[in-house]
Amino acid sequence: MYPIVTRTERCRKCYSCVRSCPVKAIKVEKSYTEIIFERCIGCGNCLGTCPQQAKVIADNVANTEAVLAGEAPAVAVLGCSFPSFFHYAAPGQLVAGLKKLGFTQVHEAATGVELIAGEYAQAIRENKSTLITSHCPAVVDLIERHYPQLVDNLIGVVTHMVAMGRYLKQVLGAETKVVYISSCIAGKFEMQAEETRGAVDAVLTYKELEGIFKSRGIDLTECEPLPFEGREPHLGRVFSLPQGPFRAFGVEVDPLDTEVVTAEGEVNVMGIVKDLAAGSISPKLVDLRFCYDGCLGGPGKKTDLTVISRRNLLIQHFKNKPPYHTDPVYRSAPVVSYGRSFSNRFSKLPSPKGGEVKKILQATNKFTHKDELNCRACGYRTCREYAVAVYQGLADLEMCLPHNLQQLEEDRGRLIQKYELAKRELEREYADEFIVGSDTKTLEVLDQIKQVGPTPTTVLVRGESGTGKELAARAIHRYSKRNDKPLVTVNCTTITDSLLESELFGHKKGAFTGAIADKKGLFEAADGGTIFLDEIGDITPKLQAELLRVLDQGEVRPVGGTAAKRVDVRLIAATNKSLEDGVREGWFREDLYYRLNVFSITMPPLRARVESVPELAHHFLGKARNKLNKHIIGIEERAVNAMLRYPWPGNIREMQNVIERAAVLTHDDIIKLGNLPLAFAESYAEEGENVFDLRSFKKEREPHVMRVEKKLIQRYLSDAGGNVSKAAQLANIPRRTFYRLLDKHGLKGRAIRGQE
Ligand SMILES: Nc1ncnc2c1ncn2[C@@H]1O[C@H](COP(=O)(O)OP(=O)(O)OP(=O)(O)O)[C@@H](O)[C@H]1O
Repeated sequence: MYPIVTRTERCRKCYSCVRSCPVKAIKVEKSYTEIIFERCIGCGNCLGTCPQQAKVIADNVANTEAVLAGEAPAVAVLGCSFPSFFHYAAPGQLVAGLKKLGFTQVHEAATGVELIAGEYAQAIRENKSTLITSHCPAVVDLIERHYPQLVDNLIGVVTHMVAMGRYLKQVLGAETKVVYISSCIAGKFEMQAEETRGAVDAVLTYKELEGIFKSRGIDLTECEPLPFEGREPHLGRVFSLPQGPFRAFGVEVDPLDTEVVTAEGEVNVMGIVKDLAAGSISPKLVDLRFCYDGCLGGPGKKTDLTVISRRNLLIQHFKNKPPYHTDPVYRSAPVVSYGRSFSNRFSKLPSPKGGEVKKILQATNKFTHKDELNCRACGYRTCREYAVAVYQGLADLEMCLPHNLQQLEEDRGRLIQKYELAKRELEREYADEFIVGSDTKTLEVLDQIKQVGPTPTTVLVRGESGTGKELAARAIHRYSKRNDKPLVTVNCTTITDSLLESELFGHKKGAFTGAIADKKGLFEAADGGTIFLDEIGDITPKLQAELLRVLDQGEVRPVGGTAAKRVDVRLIAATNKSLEDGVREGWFREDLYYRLNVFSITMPPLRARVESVPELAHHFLGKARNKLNKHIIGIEERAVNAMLRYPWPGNIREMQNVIERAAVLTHDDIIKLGNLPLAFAESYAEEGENVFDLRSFKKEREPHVMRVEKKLIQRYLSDAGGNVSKAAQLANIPRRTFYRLLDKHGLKGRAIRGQE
């Protein structure tokens, strides 16, 4: 298992980890970033910088619990910096706490520092070329994985962690389990490394240990102090202090000696390692620790203490010398090997050739040097570094913020264009949806629409369901001076009561559960245009009151907000209920009723406009033909007759559906009675003679009307010289209607022209 885990669901791709990673060990996936462990050096930078805490240390708690539950004795080794973390308890109380957990012995890792001190001193004494200290596992990984040319310069000695593990297993027996506890994450990598595997069985951070104490209900401050076990360290305890290693190893260095270089912290270490690798410096001895402030600044450090406080706590511990119990087994010096070798673990990433980088830069709109902003938003220091990372598969093109912003702006432009096109298309489609029917009732309605359309008056459209109320509202808007502004239609019954108010008037963030941001309402969306509230009879009394306020004051107040916003919206409302009944029965506010009923249009039911049935039927046949792309030329007379007798409870919408269904069913090029629902054939058969009487009048009238209509059309066409648009204008009817009439009578504009 890898020591750092990505909680992919938490990652928001802010690229903080990319930015903070010193060795390009982060790969950007579609929805998260992932660590490339072959490149990772375990510095832990990505843990501290992730604002979402999507990168977390893979805890060794379960491992440790397993060690404690096992048969073998478990020994805890506390990292040299422990006094600056567990400062709230005495060292002896920490020992007692660990024993309560089940550890048989508790040692200080400072002993390990002293175990390797001799080998360090010897290596330094004997070596002639540059030596690099190897006690920081992150530095070792950095060199092994990224600067393998320096592998031979690493001092061939294990870290004090591994030294402690090997030593304890030698003294207490190989079956002994060793759990190392420190602020260092790189130790978790080191534990698994080939050359050092087996020395330590689990590596915990101080935080993980604190968590275990908590889960077991152990309060260190309540524990009776117990002594440490093993060899009591002395100078090894200063190891964690800045510049502490040489002091702890007993290696004397002269601060004026330019042949000795010590560095702490990522930037300094990276700089020196690069210089060493390039051969631009060649000191005799280089001591490196990747964390700032040495091991006191490790990723598992106590963040609520300053480095000075942490340092003082450590010095205090060094001076205080906690109680020790040293068993005689620790007095002898067992033969343990503290030597180690290092490997070249370099894994090369592909390097771009020729124009590859240029191509990637161009793909993110960088054509000249000036376009390379080096803004670092992607996490890389320069646009070129980023382009190389894209080539290497570590980054993707979507990471460039300036490019994304530009792209968004362009997309916005394109969307606006598309929106305009779609709007025009929609308008054209609805322009087509003219009100069909030449019966007197329909003509009256059309007249009313033409009169009220251009005024700012509120209109109430009444009528049974499916009589064309929305169609009338659209026509009113089209005839109004607002027809270049939006028509927003709202069906008050399709949205739940609780949501309708916020849909209409908007809401403020936090107004109710789920209101995660401010939202504009439909009244605001219709500003300057028209809002059509269908089924107005169904709104709650609370909403009626709010609507009245909007109509009276011309302003909307979002749910959960106090400030009102002015809106200029014309209201068209529709209902199939009797609002008068509502007022009488108390479910509809009287004041709102009067406010709405300024101008009312009543859409007649289809049964009251029987004369228009054939015309409507042919109109819907045309629509079905286009929709289904089926060649259907007409409707059989028996079917038309049946439609004339049918009561049409669902009105025009029902007819539209009946015709479309019939058009689907027919196998011929005409719609037959049999293609209509059964009720039509039944009513046709039942009414028999009676209907025939009614039809005989119609039958009588129809040929005359047809003749007159045909003559009229021919005259307009001839006056217009065969130009259909002009003829329609002269006839004062829409061009499409004129075309339909031409179709109906089998006429052609061209033919007329030809006759002249
Ligand atoms: N006179 C008409 N000419 C052409 N099509 C019509 C006519 N009247 C209604 N329609 C069509 O019938 C269908 C129903 O019309 P609309 O939705 O306007 O009715 P409505 O009264 O608002 O219905 P509801 O009360 O259920 O909301 C629509 O597809 C509409 O285009």
